[in-house]
Amino acid sequence: MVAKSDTAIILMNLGSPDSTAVPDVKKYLLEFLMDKRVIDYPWLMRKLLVGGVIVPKRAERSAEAYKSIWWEEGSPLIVLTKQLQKALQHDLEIPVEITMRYGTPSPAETFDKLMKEHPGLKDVILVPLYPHYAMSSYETAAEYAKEIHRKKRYPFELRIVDPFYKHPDYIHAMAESMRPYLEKEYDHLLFSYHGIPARHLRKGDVTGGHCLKVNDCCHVDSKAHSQCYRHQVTVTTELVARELGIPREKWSISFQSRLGREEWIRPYTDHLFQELPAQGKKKLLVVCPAFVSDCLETLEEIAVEGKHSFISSGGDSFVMIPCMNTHPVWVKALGNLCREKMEAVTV
Ligand SMILES: C=CC1=C(C)c2cc3[nH]c(cc4nc(cc5[nH]c(cc1n2)c(C)c5CCC(=O)O)C(CCC(=O)O)=C4C)c(C)c3C=C
Ligand SMILES: [Fe+2]
Ligand SMILES: [Fe+2]
Repeated sequence: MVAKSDTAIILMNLGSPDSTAVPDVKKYLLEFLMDKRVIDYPWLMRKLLVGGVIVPKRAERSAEAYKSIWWEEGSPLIVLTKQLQKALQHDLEIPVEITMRYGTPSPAETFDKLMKEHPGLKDVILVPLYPHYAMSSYETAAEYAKEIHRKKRYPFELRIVDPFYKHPDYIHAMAESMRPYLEKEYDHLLFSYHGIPARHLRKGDVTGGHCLKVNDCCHVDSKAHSQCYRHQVTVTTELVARELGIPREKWSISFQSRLGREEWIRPYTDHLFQELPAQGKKKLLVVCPAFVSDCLETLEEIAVEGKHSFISSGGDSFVMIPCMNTHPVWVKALGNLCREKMEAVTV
């Protein structure tokens, strides 16, 4: 515990099931996929689709996947977010808590805990642990935290850190966490980001006429980019590749973790795992910069499933670069993001 403080930090991540038991996985998937910013269909349609089709069909397979990556202390996502919390608290010397968009601890539980331990609390800086803006990740986390804060009338001010996809400290931390893995010979580096439905990109286009409409939209300057996930991951990738001096022909971007039959943004990571060996890219490095902490989507979908698919398609070697987790350069970077926001509070 740190001394009583009038400012605190909350790290907000996605959340995981409470355990790998099928009923807990079902409960988690229901809460997650009934979020109107994730499956954005009208309520009745969403209810029928999620409760009647997706969750019953998916829960057992998801539970098996979680079992294969679960640690003794719990879900890797939660355990690693807690480790990040401790490291950041050590760096900032003010209270740092964690909260989850789905499951536990919820924003209300975290706000209550902070109020109990720090009754004079005036400012809370919330960091959604998503470098890039997407309706289904950053936006839902930020809006949900604001809604709980407003509805339960907490007396402190809640300030939310912006997506940090091009912040020099995040870029530098990504580059430093990747650098040791680039020392060994490789043919190709794949930046694999969590995907989103292509429709979400158009829906989030504040100009109404830019995303997926203008040729090479992500490279053409536009107001739409403040909420364009594909633009933001492109910028992250180009900045990291430049900092590491990786030639353009040695890297590419792809999108993983599709759900349902709708068109998602392309190219698809799972397709590339099957195609790259035939293009002579047989020694593959994969990095997942949309996740700051390792989770099901990196540890199982990429490191296990992806590796199997790549090797059985003719690949020779497959290395997944771990997420930044508690890398000291990332902890410093996150501390700086918080400090910048705290200084903005007092101006
Ligand atoms: C990087 C940010 C994320 C975006 C954007 C995102 C969009 C999105 N996700 C789903 C469906 C699922 N995602 C699942 C797991 C999962 N997703 C993220 C992050 C983003 N999702 C993380 C960090 C995780 C891992 C959670 C963990 O406990 O480790 C899952 C659950 C697992 C499974 O059954 O595969 C689903 C389902 C949609 C539909 C979507 C955008 C519309
Ligand atoms: Fe997801
Ligand atoms: Fe775009």
